[in-house]
Amino acid sequence: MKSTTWLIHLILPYWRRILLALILSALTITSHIGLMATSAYLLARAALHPPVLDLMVTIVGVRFFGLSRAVFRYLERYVSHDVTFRVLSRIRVKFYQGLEPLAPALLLNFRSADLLRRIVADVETQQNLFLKVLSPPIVAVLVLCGYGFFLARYDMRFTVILAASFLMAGLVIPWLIKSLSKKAGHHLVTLRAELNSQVGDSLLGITELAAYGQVQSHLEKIRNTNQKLTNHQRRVAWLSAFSLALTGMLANLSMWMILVLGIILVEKGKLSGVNLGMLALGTLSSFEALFPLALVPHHLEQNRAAADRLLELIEAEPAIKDHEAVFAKPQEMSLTFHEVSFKYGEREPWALKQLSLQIAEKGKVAIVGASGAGKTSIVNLLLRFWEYNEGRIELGGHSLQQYTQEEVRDFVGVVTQRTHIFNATIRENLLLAKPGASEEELILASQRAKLHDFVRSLPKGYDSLVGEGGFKLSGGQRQRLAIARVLLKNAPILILDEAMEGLDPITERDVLEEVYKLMDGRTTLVITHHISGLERMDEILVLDQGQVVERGRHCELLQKKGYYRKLWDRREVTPSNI
Ligand SMILES: Nc1ncnc2c1ncn2[C@@H]1O[C@H](COP(=O)(O)OP(=O)(O)OP(=O)(O)O)[C@@H](O)[C@H]1O
Repeated sequence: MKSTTWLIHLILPYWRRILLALILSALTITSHIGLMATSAYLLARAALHPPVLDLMVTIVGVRFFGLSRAVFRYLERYVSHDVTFRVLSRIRVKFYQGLEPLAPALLLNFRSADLLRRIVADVETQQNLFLKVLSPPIVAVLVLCGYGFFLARYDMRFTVILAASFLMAGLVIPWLIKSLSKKAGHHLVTLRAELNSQVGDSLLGITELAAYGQVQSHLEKIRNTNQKLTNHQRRVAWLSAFSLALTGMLANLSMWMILVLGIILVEKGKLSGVNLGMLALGTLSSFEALFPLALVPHHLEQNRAAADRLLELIEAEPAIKDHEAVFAKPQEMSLTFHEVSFKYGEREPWALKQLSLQIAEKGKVAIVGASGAGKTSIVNLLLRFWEYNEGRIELGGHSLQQYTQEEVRDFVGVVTQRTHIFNATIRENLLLAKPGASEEELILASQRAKLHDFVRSLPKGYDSLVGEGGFKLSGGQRQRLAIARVLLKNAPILILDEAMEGLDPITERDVLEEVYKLMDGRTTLVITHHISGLERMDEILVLDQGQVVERGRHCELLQKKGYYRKLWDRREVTPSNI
């Protein structure tokens, strides 16, 4: 019910266009009825050999309805599709506006193929909303009123037959089809979503599936879902054919009843014989308004199931909300954590426990620790992707919660090992950081990130495509591109989250030099597994299970002979720490 109200709210602003589309649709069917009725009348009159002039008006009527039917049909399709696409674009915008605040905290709970299905197919399903759900019943009522009124001029019983047939075709047949469909519309939406997720997962994990010999069992799962989907689709196709046959039968039956009643009235002298064909064929053609009605409940069910899936995301409470009143910009770029505790969910364990740290403006702090210690959680809090549970985080002396999410992210440049490279050109990937950057700025940032020479060696230079996830670039080139992006953004706070991870020692040494330059003059937080190069840090925090277990400068920590010392003793010898 909630989804239906939501959908109605979305289409209400277009009520004028909708009204026009409905009128045009009713006029199209009226023209069809008019064409058949005047043609039948013309034939019946012509059979009596009247003077040609007596037939002129009817001939003009046949021509008029023949032409008007085509014109009205064209206009009706134009307007109704225009409304439909406007509604679709409104749904897309609403959906994206609802989706954006959920990233990344809540979106992690959804499979990417499922999200894609919602964004594309569930939105597309809504194109049936006006065309196949709302419009047919209203048009049927308009035609019933108009044509019923016309029939009543000859005899009220014609109208009763028409109304009874319309009720059968508009209520009884759709009800029958709905009970036979066994919620096929709902199943179609959920099974299509399931199939999408399974295929998406298989494509993403094809290498793992092949390596572990699981391709066949995965294919079997996909086949099963596909089979279920095919069964439901077959059922819907069968129901569609069955409903057409039933409505067709009813149309012929109504025509026959009108004819029988007409013949009786002619015999009694209450109706002229020339009107018989007109009334019978007019009734038959009025059923054009009724054929789409049988599947209205099926389409409504599909629309509601798809809308429910959209609403599930749109109505989800974002993990973080901006405060109404926000502060002015900070005077300086220091960062402070006061006894911050954080967990990802009510039932999750603490990811950070009473963490305190301070980075003065332009200061450099590193956080080291084993996997799962909580290092990335600190970045998630700083970027306001998640809200902390206890304590206080300050940026420039003000609570982080007093800045909007967008503002905080404007102050921060991040380089991670997972920096996403878009399937676009190098230029487009760089401009992401500063959309209005000039060519000189791009080149300067690339030169500083040691990327420029490589880009120049490519036939298309900055306009070269880098492939999905930047697969045409090496790990080092990807990191340099990420660094160039941060240089372009020129944010006063820098976060390096495992920025060197996955690089070979030679590339690491080259990139590290650039990274050190990048740190100059910025408040920097370095997060790393590797302790090489941390001698330059103002403070190093060793994190274990969300808690700080050691802290101090490099030399102090080495003397403590604790966890840091152990890491130092076990460190691999790489060119950067020779
Ligand atoms: N989205 C999430 N939902 C629930 N728990 C999470 C989520 N992300 C991380 N965690 C948990 O929080 C804890 C800290 O994770 P975090 O990613 O901060 O560790 P990390 O030190 O950065 O690890 P790594 O070095 O492997 O990246 C871990 O126990 C992890 O399982």
